Amino acid sequence: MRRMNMKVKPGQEVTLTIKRLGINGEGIGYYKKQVVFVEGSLPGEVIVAKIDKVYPNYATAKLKKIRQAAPERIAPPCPLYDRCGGCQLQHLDYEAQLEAKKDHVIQAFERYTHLTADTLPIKPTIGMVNPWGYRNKGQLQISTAGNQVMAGLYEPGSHRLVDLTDCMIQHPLINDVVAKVRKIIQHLNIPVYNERKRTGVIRTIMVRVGFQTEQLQLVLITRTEEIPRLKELLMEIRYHIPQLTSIWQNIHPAKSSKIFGEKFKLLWGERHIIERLGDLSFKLSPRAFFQLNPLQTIKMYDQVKAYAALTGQENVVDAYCGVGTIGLWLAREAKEVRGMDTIKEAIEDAKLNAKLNGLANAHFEVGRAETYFPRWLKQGFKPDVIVVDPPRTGCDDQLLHAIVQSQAKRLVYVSCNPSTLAKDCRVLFNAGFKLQEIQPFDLFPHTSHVECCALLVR
Ligand SMILES: C[S@@+](CC[C@H](N)C(=O)[O-])C[C@H]1O[C@@H](n2cnc3c(N)ncnc32)[C@H](O)[C@@H]1O
Repeated sequence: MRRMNMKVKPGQEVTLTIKRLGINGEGIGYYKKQVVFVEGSLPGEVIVAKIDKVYPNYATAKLKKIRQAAPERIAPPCPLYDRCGGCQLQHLDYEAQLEAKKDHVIQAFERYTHLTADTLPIKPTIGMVNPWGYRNKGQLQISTAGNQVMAGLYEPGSHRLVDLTDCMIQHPLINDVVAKVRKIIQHLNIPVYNERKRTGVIRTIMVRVGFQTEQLQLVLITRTEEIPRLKELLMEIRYHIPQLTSIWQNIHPAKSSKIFGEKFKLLWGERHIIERLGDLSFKLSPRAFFQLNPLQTIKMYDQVKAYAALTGQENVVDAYCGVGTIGLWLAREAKEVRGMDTIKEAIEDAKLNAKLNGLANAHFEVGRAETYFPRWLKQGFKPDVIVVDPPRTGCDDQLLHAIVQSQAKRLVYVSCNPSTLAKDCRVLFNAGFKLQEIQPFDLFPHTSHVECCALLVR
């Protein structure tokens, strides 16, 4: 990386005009051609910021004063917004958030491909009518302040917990379950995990809710396998939250940023909760990935279906399939669907889900997309349409290579990271694919995240 001659210094106050939003929702301004990221500032604003940290190619600064506010600036509705870090864009009007997310995708393609704002075939971001209470899953850290048990998120870059009593982007049932469980932990005096001392038991609570079914899955993530007063804990939880479908324990002894440890134990209730998307039902075990915003997911999967343009004759691949949602969404209009995912429990769920929905033409395997897809090609399987929905890191090179080698004419790329989408598209463009259309979706209102569905053809 080229080292720039940075002229700003930590502690220095600078006046900036903010030009655009960065990928994490911070405003980007230039001070004598040096890039400065300022959290909480918006495009078009003139601000005063105090330089915080200086890096070779950019600096970060704290917003001190807004000299001229953007017309799209609004008062953040959540009282904890400034501290929590779960949302990054609540100070921006919702329509402007949708515009900013589209711009974010354009920036990624301008950076990594030959396409520009004028040539990228991008549509306006599809948003929500009511962009609140959309999350079907909450993961709250448990900690104590004095004698008080708290459940919340850590302030960004710190180990200070922000106590979240009423998160505005979570389904209200999740807030209700969390509030009750923390009270019960407090009442029974169950030891709470202390990260610094590596003592205590309960570290995190995960709650997932089916929007259509209101089934509720609770996971207590613990440092030790033994939970003191477990019997009473389960009785109290079941008494105060009778609508729960299951209570799981996940044992996570390690000091790691991963949410789950290896071992799950069903403490009470059903192994799965059921969620319905459209007229399909999905069984979900606690480890399996499931899109966080079910209302927007339906719109996105319909877009995948439109892009796949199936007639009933096609072989379809659902790479990175999770519990099989996309593959099953397409199965009725396909000859055969094959999906794969590395999480064993997700594939067990996917197989159950194929049965549950009477879709005998959908098959799922545990394994890496980059291993299975080339293997299927070697075995003579001829995919017509490939759908990929990789994690934030994008598709593995081996998978991209095999996609190019296959005869598939249509590739539908679902992405939660515009940068890796654009980088993977560059590889595919060089191999003869063309981007026909890209549709951004707002799956995570008030955060800086954007999901995309892209159609590539050749
Ligand atoms: C963004 S999720 C998509 C899941 C699913 N398509 C959906 O809409 O719910 C990405 C999935 O990729 C899986 N995964 C990660 N790396 C993988 C790999 N190398 N091969 C196959 N699956 C992988 C994860 O377990 C996760 O379920």
